[in-house]
Amino acid sequence: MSTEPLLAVRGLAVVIGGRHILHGVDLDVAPSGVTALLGRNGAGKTTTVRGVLGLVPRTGSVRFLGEETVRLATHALVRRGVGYAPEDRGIFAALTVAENLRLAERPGAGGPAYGLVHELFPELKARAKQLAGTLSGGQQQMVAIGRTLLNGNRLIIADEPTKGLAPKVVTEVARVLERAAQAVPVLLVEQNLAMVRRLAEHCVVLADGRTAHRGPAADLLADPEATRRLLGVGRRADAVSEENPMAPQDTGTAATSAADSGKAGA
Ligand SMILES: Nc1ncnc2c1ncn2[C@@H]1O[C@H](COP(=O)(O)OP(=O)(O)OP(=O)(O)O)[C@@H](O)[C@H]1O
Repeated sequence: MSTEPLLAVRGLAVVIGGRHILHGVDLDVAPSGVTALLGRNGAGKTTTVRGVLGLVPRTGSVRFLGEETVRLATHALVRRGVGYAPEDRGIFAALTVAENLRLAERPGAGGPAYGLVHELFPELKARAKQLAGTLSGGQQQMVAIGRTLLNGNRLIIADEPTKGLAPKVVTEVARVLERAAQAVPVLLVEQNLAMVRRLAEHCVVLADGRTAHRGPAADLLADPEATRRLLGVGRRADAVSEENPMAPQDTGTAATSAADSGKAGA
């Protein structure tokens, strides 16, 4: 398998309304599995994702599948195989599950991959006629992630899929992403470090609009000094038991989700 990054971002800079939000973000997304994008609130994670997608004006280099895409419009990058599950999920509440999926279809060889989506998420087939607005948070995330799998995408970007969800639902979303990542590599913006520990092999940490750290996720989570310095987490972030694989998510910050979980020892 190729070891070349699927996505290679170098020197990504974003200025909005005269304010420099990103000053030079470097990140690589591995060609398989989950790469986590971490950082404290306001570090620039969502802006990085939006910069990669061309949803905000950006400079620097964004190479996808070995080709420079920084001058491409968003729709052109998406057509090259990027699926995006935004922070607010982008679900149409008044439409059914099936209609939400249908809206995401793109013309292309082979047609939409409903086989894959329904194999990974049988619940979406069972609930095809249900209005999406009546789904649980975890089920809505299935729709959001399922949509990104419909079109043979080569990369999925999921922005804080667990934000605001109850601990039980966080576990459900972890399973959803785990299944999705078996099919397509994922760039996961996440504050819940138990999610990161469970899912991610690699991580990139932002601080003040810059890349502050890159490396194996397990190494970062096992290093109390680094997690404190980079993420504001006071204790070991990787002490999550097998019986309760997901630490409870508190107020949504990295510091609370790991350190206040009661599972964080050492
Ligand atoms: N459209 C905008 N106009 C002005 N400032 C913005 C805009 N979007 C983001 N910012 C600012 O840029 C900084 C980075 O925001 P961003 O949402 O990228 O951070 P984040 O790491 O995703 O944070 P969070 O974890 O809270 O979602 C913040 O200070 C934010 O207020």
